[in-house]
Amino acid sequence: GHPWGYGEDDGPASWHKDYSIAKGNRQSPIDIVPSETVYDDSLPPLTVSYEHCTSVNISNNGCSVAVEYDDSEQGPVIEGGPLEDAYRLKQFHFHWGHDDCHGSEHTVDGKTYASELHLVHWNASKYQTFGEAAAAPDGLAVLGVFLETGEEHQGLHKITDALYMVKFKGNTTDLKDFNPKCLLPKSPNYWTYPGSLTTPPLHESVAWIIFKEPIEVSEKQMGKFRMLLFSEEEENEKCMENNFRPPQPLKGRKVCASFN
Ligand SMILES: CC[C@H](CNC(=O)c1ccc(S(N)(=O)=O)cc1)c1ccc2[nH]ccc2c1
Ligand SMILES: [Zn+2]
Repeated sequence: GHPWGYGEDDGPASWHKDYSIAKGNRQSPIDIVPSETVYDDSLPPLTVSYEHCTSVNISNNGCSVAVEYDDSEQGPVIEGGPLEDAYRLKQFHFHWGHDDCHGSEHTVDGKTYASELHLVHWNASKYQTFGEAAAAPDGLAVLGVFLETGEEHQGLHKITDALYMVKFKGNTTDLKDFNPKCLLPKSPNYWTYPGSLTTPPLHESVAWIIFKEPIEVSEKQMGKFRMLLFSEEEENEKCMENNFRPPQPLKGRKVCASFN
């Protein structure tokens, strides 16, 4: 049938009709309430090893814009923190709004950010493929980074300057050797909790690791995301914006903080 989207009729409020897990016990995103998080001094530091980074392409998949990595052999991995195994980078993508005052998926004490970057990793120590890992409770780890408008972000230019090449759903263009380490904030402080994919199929397979410190990007850079389209060439144009799911019930989950 008609696939899911972010519109009036196919948006987050109706996803449960095709994906009953939408009303599950570990859904994402959530509102992070810092005063209710638990400082876990036993949380080891998160190690991000993005040295060998072979990005392959950037593509418009009809719900976001994603930069894919060649995850066939050893590559960029994260480990430590709440993770038992090493998780391999598969892709990163963004969620954003119609304007700079909302667009993030996670919120902090109800505060929304202009955008949220998701770096998607899968447990290649335990599973053979991303699809298999994506359906397993310990299969994925996603790093979340908030974007707020301010100074231009020098590292993001390579991405925003390529967006005009992937304006339509289904467009893909080469993007080689982009190292996403430059998109991480300075501070290592993060919150972590067990959650899900924030888009259908909404699998409850994600260890979420959300950095507390946002990165700054310029309004001009944010504006380039908003010239992307949900629609294919020859279809009537639908602006790609507000591609975020609102916060979901915490259902008793504990949110841990790596900092006091
Ligand atoms: C299993 C789902 C996967 C497509 N979806 C994702 O990869 C994905 C990744 C991250 C996030 S977020 N916003 O939470 O970071 C949301 C969705 C996926 C992968 C392979 C597939 N083959 C056919 C269908 C299909 C779907
Ligand atoms: Zn996402």
